[in-house]
Amino acid sequence: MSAVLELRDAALSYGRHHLWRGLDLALGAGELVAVLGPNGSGKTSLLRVVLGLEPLTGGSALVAGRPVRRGAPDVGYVPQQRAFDATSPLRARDLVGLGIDGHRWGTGLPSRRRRARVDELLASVGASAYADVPVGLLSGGEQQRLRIAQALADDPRLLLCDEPLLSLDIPAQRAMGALIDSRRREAGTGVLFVTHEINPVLDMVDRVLYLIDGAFRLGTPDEVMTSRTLSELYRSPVEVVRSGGRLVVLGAHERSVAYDDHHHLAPPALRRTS
Ligand SMILES: Nc1ncnc2c1ncn2[C@@H]1O[C@H](COP(=O)(O)OP(=O)(O)OP(=O)(O)O)[C@@H](O)[C@H]1O
Repeated sequence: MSAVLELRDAALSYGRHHLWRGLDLALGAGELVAVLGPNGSGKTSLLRVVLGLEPLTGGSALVAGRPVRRGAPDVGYVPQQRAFDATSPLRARDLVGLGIDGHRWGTGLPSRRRRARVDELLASVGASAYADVPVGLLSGGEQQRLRIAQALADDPRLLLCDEPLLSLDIPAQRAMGALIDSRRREAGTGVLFVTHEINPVLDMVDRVLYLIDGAFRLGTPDEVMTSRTLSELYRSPVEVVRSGGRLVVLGAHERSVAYDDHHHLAPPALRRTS
């Protein structure tokens, strides 16, 4: 199985602040890797590297065998959920259309084929009913469906998701998870899924990449989400309790990562919690 994303001995540091080093990850077609970790551990920065927006400070990053680069059509990106301005004149179909030609400065498909492609994408995420509604009037879940459609416009081999479930209610979270899950199963799209909360996606996670404090663990949820592994990572007692198919992590929030202006680990009282 060839990797859609391959990180080899990858490192990212800002000055003396090392987010991660020695990271080897081969993400296979159709595989979903959840990226977890406290605030500031470098989850979004990892996505920025794969998007070609941030250079690695060590090692290499390949997408579908080629070095990462900005605007690569092999990569789709679902950003964090942020509500659109209620007065935005942009309609649902306009937003999805931007995924097709937004980065090509309008020199993409002819208008009939373009319209058909937008309709197809809207249907694929169950958003046809509100294709012509201004995006600012749609619910958070409806808006997020459109962002997924936009991210899939170029038929990417790799989908990067940055907390796509944040601020969605439970039914919308389930619908979003199911959409991403069916996409990667049917089209073999590899998914890197940044999240603070593993439970809504636990059933679909193949592996977990847990980042913290310059260290990381990569493995199946059963390997990584254990009291022992997380206590090692957090360097303090953390308890993982399994209850009703859910994972409850106790004690981790007392030791979230934060750095002072000189990139030293701040004392616990000053640390942000996730
Ligand atoms: N260009 C930059 N220069 C210096 N430091 C940076 C830069 N970009 C990010 N950082 C720092 O790197 C750390 C990791 O940031 P990042 O946004 O990747 O964390 P995160 O794990 O996604 O956090 P959160 O869960 O809060 O979204 C933070 O401490 C941030 O301040």
